[in-house]
Amino acid sequence: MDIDRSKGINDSYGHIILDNVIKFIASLMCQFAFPYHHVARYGGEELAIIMPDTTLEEAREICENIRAAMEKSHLRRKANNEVLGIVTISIGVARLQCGENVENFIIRADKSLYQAKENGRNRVVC
Ligand SMILES: Nc1nc2c(ncn2[C@@H]2O[C@H](COP(=O)(O)OP(=O)(O)OP(=O)(O)O)[C@@H](O)[C@H]2O)c(=O)[nH]1
Repeated sequence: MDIDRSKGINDSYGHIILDNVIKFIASLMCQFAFPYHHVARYGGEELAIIMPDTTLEEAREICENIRAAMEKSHLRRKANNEVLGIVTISIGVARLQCGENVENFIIRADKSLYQAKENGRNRVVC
């Protein structure tokens, strides 16, 4: 999962605001993930959920719920209640294949994410 146009948020509002957006997205991910899933930060403004014992369809639905909840969230700055505007996220999903090594699995998840960005952002690609 990667925040769309996060550089613009940093440039307009500063790093602390984007840090708070990252925390908010992490809370949404924890809210929609199953209790036995693992929500993690993966690099700077990228987050990931490891979903054992989960079908691709369930994974897609969870990610779509997170994406939609983010799109509907009207984020405001705590300090002055200023509206940040709509912040969206793009999500790439991959299913670990039998016998596949982790590096390859991550490359495929990254390719899905890249495709989500290419297709216009604010979407989930499996
Ligand atoms: N505040 C904050 N900024 C971060 C963090 N990690 C990465 N960034 C910033 O996130 C931005 C990532 O920008 P890019 O990867 O160029 O992409 P983008 O602007 O999000 O655009 P797209 O991903 O193409 O939609 C950079 O400005 C980084 O400095 C972090 O932990 N906190």
